[in-house]
Amino acid sequence: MNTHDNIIIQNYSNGKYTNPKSNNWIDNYEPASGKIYSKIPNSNAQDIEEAVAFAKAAFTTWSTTTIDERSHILLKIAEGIENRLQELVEAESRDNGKPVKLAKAVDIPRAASNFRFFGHAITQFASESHESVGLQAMNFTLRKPIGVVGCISPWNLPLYLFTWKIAPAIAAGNCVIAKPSEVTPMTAFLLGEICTEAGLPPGVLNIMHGLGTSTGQAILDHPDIKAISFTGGTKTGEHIARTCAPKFKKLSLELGGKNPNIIFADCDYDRMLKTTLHSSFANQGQICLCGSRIFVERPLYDRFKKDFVARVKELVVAHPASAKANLGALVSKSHLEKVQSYIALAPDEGGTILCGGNQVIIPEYEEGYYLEPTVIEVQSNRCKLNQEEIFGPVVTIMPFDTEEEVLEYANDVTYGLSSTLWTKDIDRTMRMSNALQAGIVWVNTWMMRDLRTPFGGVKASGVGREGGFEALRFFTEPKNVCIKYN
Ligand SMILES: NC(=O)C1=CN([C@@H]2O[C@H](COP(=O)(O)OP(=O)(O)OC[C@H]3O[C@@H](n4cnc5c(N)ncnc54)[C@H](O)[C@@H]3O)[C@@H](O)[C@H]2O)C=CC1
Ligand SMILES: O=C(O)/C=C/C=C(\O)C(=O)O
Repeated sequence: MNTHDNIIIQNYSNGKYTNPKSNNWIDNYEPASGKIYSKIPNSNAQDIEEAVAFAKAAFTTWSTTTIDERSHILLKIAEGIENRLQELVEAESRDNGKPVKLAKAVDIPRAASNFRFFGHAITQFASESHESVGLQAMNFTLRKPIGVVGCISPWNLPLYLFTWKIAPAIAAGNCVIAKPSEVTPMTAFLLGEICTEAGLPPGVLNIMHGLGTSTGQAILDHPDIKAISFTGGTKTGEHIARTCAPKFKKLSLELGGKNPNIIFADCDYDRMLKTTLHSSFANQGQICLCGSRIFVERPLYDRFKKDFVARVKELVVAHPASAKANLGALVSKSHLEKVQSYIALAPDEGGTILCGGNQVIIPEYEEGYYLEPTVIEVQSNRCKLNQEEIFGPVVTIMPFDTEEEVLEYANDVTYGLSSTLWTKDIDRTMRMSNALQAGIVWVNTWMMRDLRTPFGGVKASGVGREGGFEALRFFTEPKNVCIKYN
């Protein structure tokens, strides 16, 4: 076996670390070196069956645990993550290929914030009452936890997105069967221990590892898992919707994006240029919110093209542990190949590669999955490069002449997750924000997150919203009580 480490990742079920019943294991690769460094369980329906039984048993107590106590435990988990910051940062970087400094600045602090945020939010969550005036009746609405829920997360922001689902689910009184991506299982594995130390009762959170087609599918199929919160690719989202609809499971789907970054000539140029570098290539472009289609108003186009390409050429692709790394490795060999296959389409699609396009070979890490940040000038918004989610360090640029024209380009995709707008014109800002088909519009900024705001997409980018009370509403079932009085 091509291994230089021997880490065994286990499931965390009923508060204990366990092996999969089938003793079936999957290799886990380190993207920076392309080598196997750990093994993870490929859990099957029997493992899920057992975890659901533990979760159901825990639900009786957890759903009636006071809000104060639940809040206290969530805040302790946040503290536990912060206490182990460096270990989690290194684990995340090694598992995913992202720069250590990115995991330290963004991923792990955000995982702690997710628990802290929902630890506080649950203390402020309230339900409504409606007085039926003139009819001598009063309605009040209870918000009950659903029971056992499933949380399935992807590999691009591993602990960040895993905890973004788990924290509101358990805050609201549910018990959880959670599956991290099989490609990045490491920090989810470490989270189990942190939860135990924080006093989370056994069975409230069960972290089950394995492939989507085995472990994930068993979660979708289990009749006692009543809701699924999923983040990942649109194709997988479609499959989840098809599987769960006939079973009447509640669904929250956060899927892909093909987000426009619309730059008007009146923008704050320096701020726009700096942020556009970031919104194009942060996390190697593997964020569903990245602005992968850049549209620039014609009077600014040539200046932007020259400056942007020059700045992209300065970005350093390096081993994730290097302090110099602006970009680390892509998450997997298959993903690298997928991204390269899009770059290869450029000539046939009338695209011109302005910079990048090549794999980067790092001495001593020749088998790692490194790719140059790539800018492609395209002639039409209808090409595949502008229509399909590439999910890597590849952006396209294209000029436009009018607001109407760019609005048409922006909306002419199947996706509708986020949009970024650069302008100082307030009327234009209002018109465009209103007309853009997206769940999130950023104006003169990108990925500025306030965890209270609704987060999610329209069209093929998903169904439902996460964040703030939206998430607590998703993870609770409203029950209206109507009382007639004399
Ligand atoms: N947040 C986002 O928008 C993300 C988008 N993607 C997009 O999706 C493409 C494919 O990436 P993948 O790693 O294949 O993502 P994926 O959508 O297949 O994986 C996300 C999660 O879903 C699970 N999963 C897969 N099949 C499942 C099934 N049948 N039942 C239940 N769970 C299942 C996976 O094990 C993983 O935990 C990427 O190239 C990218 O374009 C990928 C990750 C995140
Ligand atoms: O909640 C956030 O701040 C970011 C979420 C990002 C994704 O869902 C993604 O990239 O998949």
